[in-house]
Amino acid sequence: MENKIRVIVAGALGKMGRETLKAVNADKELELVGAADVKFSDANMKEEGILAGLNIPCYPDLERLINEVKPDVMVDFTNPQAVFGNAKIALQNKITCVIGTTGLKDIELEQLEKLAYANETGVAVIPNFAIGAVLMMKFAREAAEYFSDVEIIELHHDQKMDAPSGTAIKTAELINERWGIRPPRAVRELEKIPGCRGGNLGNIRIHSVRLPGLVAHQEVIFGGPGQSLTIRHDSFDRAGFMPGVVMVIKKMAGRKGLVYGMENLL
Ligand SMILES: NC(=O)C1=CN([C@@H]2O[C@H](COP(=O)(O)OP(=O)(O)OC[C@H]3O[C@@H](n4cnc5c(N)ncnc54)[C@H](OP(=O)(O)O)[C@@H]3O)[C@@H](O)[C@H]2O)C=CC1
Ligand SMILES: O=C(O)C1=N[C@H](C(=O)O)C[C@H](O)C1
Repeated sequence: MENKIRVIVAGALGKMGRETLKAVNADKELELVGAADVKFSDANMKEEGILAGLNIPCYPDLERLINEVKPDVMVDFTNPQAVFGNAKIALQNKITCVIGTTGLKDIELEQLEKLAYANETGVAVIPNFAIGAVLMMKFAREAAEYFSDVEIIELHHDQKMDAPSGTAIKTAELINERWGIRPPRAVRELEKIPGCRGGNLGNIRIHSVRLPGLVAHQEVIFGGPGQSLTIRHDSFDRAGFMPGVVMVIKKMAGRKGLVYGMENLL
């Protein structure tokens, strides 16, 4: 097929990066043209690329990769420290960014949006590519119309760097879009162990659990007089994120500016 979308993956040797390489490779409308990961050191780049089953340029340096392969899209699954710098490099080179990495600050999101417009390109920041998670957030927003109290528990594998998860932040933001920011609870709480009531985002409590054996899970618990409603999503395998990743890559073609959340592309 002609005019395939040329894709590179940053963070290619990580858990999500490896899944993304497979998913992009398997899609007829996409062409995997390069991979970046700090683990591809220049000296043993070739061996590591072959080990990862790749027959494409694999560099530790994103800018060098971009200059060589001139991709249309960069997918980023790196870490909260690396993602902003990577996205800046890509946008300045007029490359569409599909960002799965969580932990971007609000100010960084604003800067990426400006940079995207300035370079007439698009950036998608997607806290969760799993359709079930997007539905969980949508249902939570709907439930917020009928309940006025909620807490969020997110549970992840023990390698996760950022807390709370990007999904929990987005969920709280969507609920607060419906509610508006409300005053804190009237009850004067005595928190005998600091932090045990969780984090506070716009007066919604978020609790982060990190344990080996977990992948990515979240419960949104609404409470009302005499009842509660729990909306839960579980990711058991990272393959579950891939239909979303592929769909977002395709839908971002030709878009300009920032898309924050996959619900805006469905
Ligand atoms: N939006 C979504 O649906 C999902 C988002 N995520 C998010 O994606 C991100 C990645 O997750 P995961 O794959 O589990 O993490 P991993 O730690 O497994 O993978 C990250 C990879 O990126 C590499 N890396 C670090 N810095 C750079 C850089 N500057 N350039 C290129 N590569 C770099 C890391 O190398 P090294 O280990 O040597 O640092 C590592 O190989 C996280 O922020 C996570 O929260 C995860 C799942 C789903
Ligand atoms: O780090 C992960 O694993 C995940 N991160 C994303 C988040 O922070 O919400 C998405 C998913 O929960 C997996």
